[in-house]
Amino acid sequence: MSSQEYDCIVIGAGIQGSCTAYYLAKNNQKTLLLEQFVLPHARGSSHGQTRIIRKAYDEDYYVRMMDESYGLWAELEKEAGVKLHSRTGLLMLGPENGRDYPRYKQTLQRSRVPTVLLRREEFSQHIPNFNLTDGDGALVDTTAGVLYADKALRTIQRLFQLRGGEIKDGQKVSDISPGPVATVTTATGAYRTKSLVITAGPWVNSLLAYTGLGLPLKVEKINVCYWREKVPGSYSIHKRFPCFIQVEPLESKHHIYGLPSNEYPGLMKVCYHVGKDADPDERDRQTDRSDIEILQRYISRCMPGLVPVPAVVESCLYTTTPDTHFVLDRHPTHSNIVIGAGFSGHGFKFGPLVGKILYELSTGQVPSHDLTPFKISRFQGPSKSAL
Ligand SMILES: Cc1cc2nc3c(=O)[nH]c(=O)nc-3n(C[C@H](O)[C@H](O)[C@H](O)COP(=O)(O)OP(=O)(O)OC[C@H]3O[C@@H](n4cnc5c(N)ncnc54)[C@H](O)[C@@H]3O)c2cc1C
Ligand SMILES: O=C(O)[C@@H]1CCCCN1
Repeated sequence: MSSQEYDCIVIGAGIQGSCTAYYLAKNNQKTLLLEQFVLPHARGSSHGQTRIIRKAYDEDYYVRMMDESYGLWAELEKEAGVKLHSRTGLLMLGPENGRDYPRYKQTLQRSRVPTVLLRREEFSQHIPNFNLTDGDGALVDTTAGVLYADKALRTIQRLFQLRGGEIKDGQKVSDISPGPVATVTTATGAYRTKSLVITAGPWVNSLLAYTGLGLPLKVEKINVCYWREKVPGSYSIHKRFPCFIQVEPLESKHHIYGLPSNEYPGLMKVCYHVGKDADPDERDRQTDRSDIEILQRYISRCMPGLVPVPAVVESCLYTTTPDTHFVLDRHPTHSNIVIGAGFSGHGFKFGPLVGKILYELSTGQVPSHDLTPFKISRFQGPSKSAL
């Protein structure tokens, strides 16, 4: 058994842990990034080719955070010499007099995000092959687009290594012993560190258990569905078909969203924003497909250019907090343990900013954003902490 000492150990090499490790190494911290699976892998939340990047949020603080995150993505692209996203715009659709759409619209306008409001009579001229529901409004966040997720993850891990960081994959952390110098144990080593960052995605609670903490998180399996274009290319990224989010669709309570065809030419990704509870170690035992029926009904009604039968179904996990806001905080009793968790199905686009914030927390700096919405203390009741 080896016992080496680091300035910081990051547990979990998804997008959040990889970005955190990168900012630590960039700022001269001797950093180890530990990952349970051999990289790359498709068992957590950060795999797959694409994610939406957007400023369209209903809370002002996410818009402000995205202002910075876009800049950080651009810096990473420049440093690596790799293009990590394409601008397509994001079409937001929803009942004009509903609960959600007016809030997004107001926040975008208040925050002066470049936005185009589409009138019903001009909708199909801008967005072909899409039926706008009666009573729905439509707007386009023109800053938005597609992030190349797998490529981004690989790139950030490479930049981390180029800056002297060490990745050990295939090393599941099986114990944490907190203290001013914490010890992290895997099957093949014990590593000592002044500071620990836990970014373990759907597994975060099993690691926090070693520190006496439990967070109220729900792990959901999302069926990632791809649908065949009747005319190949009609919803393609190359034609700058936008990403879309339909809030309050007629078919269901939760959002439906899509990304233009890209990774599998001729197939567009359209998914439901909620899944069924799953154990991350037993993901494939969760076989519920009721969301796919909702998507079929929506596609038949609104996207006549797609065959309403999924051509490919993959899976991915959400780790969701009760209010769907992230956890970015120090451990309540061990201040040298920092936690990034509960990204609730919308964390990828914030990756570089989350990495920068967790780096700031773990090196004792004042974080560059107000972290009040992300504090552990917001969770009330018995699940708050087992301490
Ligand atoms: C279908 C789907 C669509 C999404 N769409 C979007 C989108 O359009 N835009 C957007 O911004 N976000 C989106 N998200 C959300 C985004 O992908 C996640 O918020 C983000 O990937 C979470 O990253 P993470 O690093 O926290 O978790 P993960 O990627 O799960 O990383 C955690 C890592 O920790 C490792 N780990 C766990 N336990 C241990 C252990 N004991 N020892 C060592 N390693 C361990 C895991 O193996 C894993 O690699 C989507 C997510 C899904 C599933
Ligand atoms: O984070 C996002 O932008 C998307 C919105 C739709 C649901 C999945 N996540």
